Amino acid sequence: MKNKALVEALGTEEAFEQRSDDLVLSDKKKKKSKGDKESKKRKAVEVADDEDRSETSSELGEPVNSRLKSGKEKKSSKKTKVIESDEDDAEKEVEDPNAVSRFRISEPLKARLKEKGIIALFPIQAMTFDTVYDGFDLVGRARTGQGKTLAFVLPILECLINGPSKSSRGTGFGRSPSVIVLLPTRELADQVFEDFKFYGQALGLESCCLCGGMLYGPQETKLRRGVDIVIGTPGRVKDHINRNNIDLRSLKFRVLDEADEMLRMGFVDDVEFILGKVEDVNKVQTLLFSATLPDWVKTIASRFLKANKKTADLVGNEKMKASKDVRHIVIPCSDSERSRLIPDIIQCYSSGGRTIIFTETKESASELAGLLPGARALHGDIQQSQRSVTLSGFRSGKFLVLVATNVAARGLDINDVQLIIQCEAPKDIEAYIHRSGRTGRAGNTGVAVTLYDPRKSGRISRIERDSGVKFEHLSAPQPIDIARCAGAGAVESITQVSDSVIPPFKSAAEELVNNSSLSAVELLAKALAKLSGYTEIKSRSLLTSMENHVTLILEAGKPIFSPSFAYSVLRRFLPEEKVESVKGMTLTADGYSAVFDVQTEDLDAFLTGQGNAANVSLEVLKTLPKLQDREQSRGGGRFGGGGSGGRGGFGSDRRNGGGRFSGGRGGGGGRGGFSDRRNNRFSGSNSGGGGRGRSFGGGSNW
Ligand SMILES: Nc1ncnc2c1ncn2[C@@H]1O[C@H](COP(=O)(O)OP(=O)(O)OP(=O)(O)O)[C@@H](O)[C@H]1O
Repeated sequence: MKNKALVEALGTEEAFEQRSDDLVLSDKKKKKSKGDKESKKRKAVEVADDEDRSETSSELGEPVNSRLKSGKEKKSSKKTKVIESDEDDAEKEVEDPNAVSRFRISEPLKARLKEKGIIALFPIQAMTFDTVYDGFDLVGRARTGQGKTLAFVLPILECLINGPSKSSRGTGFGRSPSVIVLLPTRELADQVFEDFKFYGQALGLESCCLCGGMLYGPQETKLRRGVDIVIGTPGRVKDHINRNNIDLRSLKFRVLDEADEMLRMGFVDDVEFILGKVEDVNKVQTLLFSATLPDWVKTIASRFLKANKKTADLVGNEKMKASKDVRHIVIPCSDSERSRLIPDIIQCYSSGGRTIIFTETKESASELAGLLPGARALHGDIQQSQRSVTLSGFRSGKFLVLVATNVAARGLDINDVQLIIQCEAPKDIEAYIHRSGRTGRAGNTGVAVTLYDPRKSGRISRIERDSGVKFEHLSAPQPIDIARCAGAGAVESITQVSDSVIPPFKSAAEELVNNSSLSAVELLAKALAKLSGYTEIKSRSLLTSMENHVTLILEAGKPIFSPSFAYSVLRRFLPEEKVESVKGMTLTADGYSAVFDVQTEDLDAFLTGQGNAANVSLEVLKTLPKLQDREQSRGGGRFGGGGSGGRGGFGSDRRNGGGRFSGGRGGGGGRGGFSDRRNNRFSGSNSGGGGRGRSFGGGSNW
């Protein structure tokens, strides 16, 4: 019963029976004659009777694996195609239980799929194709990037042309639509429209996109001429219905994609209005898809979908709800440092591909886009025509960094998005799942970095708990690491410079070498640094990621119960203005230490000062220990060993040795070790970030 979770989808609804003999065809089966048996064999999904649901459910997990496999196989098969013959390909396809050829997909559509490099259906598509084709209402859920769009596009198109809807659908000039697809955002509607257009054209089916922010005229003209498929956002579709531009009497399918978001965005009345326009619901199939289906969507589904609806749930009760193909990372960072840190994160994690940065507000999206060279903003206050230009520029690679609000969180499928950065942890789990799901799509991998204010680390723990994501807790990339990356790039660019430049520059180079105390290699290193835009390297703290700040760990020979206790310990040996300059005071998860940032120029004052207080140890940190989150600090049992637990990435050997309470003076190991630990730090000017209040004591340091 390993896949029982899949049939526990959305409460009491029927689940799918996915017979192993349909997915993994034996040789014997392959030899079976065509006709009924063949048609049955091709079905990847069959409807389970109530009685045998529990017995058949054990097969339901298989498609997830086979889907991922097919995604990866897709890529490798693309590469090998160059040397393989068509016959080899055909043989390979026949062996794949989800091969396109095993489904009731007609030749023109197959050809289009092949053009896109699609030779096998992904599991969600394989699970739902026959169910949709055979006339059932459906709730479909699969993780982000797993091909939910084609899970409804393909069977709907086939149904209209060759299936049960063929005879009764509207045809000819001025025909009314057979399909209506509703989506929460204009960008998403446009994307799904492109799919319907591309695949539908092969079958002579006409699609149109009805989104707000666009002129009514061209949309009306298209509707008057007649279309088969209408894709749009609820508000604009409702407007057209009210203007009598759309007649829903011939409707065969209605699809709610990203249903939960549409309803969450307040489109519920519009959606109900549109769905309610269908006179005979028995003649219409309703399909509802999303990567996340919060409980309350079940209620909506039972209102809009027929009682015998089916559910295909590839997430089910599995703990991990977000994409498994994404590396999920969290990095602490103060608000003020974000725009300085983000370019470094891009340099480290984007692998030269596209990056989408999510902000919580439209203003911060515009502001951040203005601060990052070459980045563009996308949010709801930008005119639709500009939004389209921006998105197509990003898709085509004209620029590689998009700063967006949640308007880009759902459904957008953009090639080569390698990195997602979330400027803060979103409040709701669904937002995290969808945002991080803009990378790691169709079997590819990606990275999702979430920046967080350590004071709000409770959100991080909650996302971990509720979405099943196991975050890698990392510190900000250090400038020295970034510089190393940049150096490698500079070497690469030097190799591309023609030798013809040597003669005119040679005498200057000789003069430089002869007149300098540095070696030729050191001078070349400086030249590479300059080429990469570096004239100095500033340090960056581990805790707030602030430039020219260092992170210290304080111990007092006994548990540190609160930030205010930590401040009182500092007051024992430091003047008030130094204590006030501390940033990001946070307790460690073990309850014995506090960590905070100080300006690099104040470091000596802190380290020598500790000698004046008994049982106090202060050291520079190289790796951030596990910190208490806010919930932990607030709740009882602060030091009960609970907490969010098990964070990876924090070295336990945070202090590089040295007794925790060694005489309280940080003598010997403490100070002696310091210069070693500091060896990555470079002096530089003050970043000017001081002067804010304490993080816990009121005011904000972040
Ligand atoms: N059978 C397939 N083989 C190979 N690639 C596919 C297949 N089906 C879909 N894809 C590709 O996978 C990508 C993701 O598909 P899609 O956008 O439908 O995912 P999704 O599940 O709707 O994701 P989200 O939940 O984020 O909206 C698309 O680029 C699509 O072209």
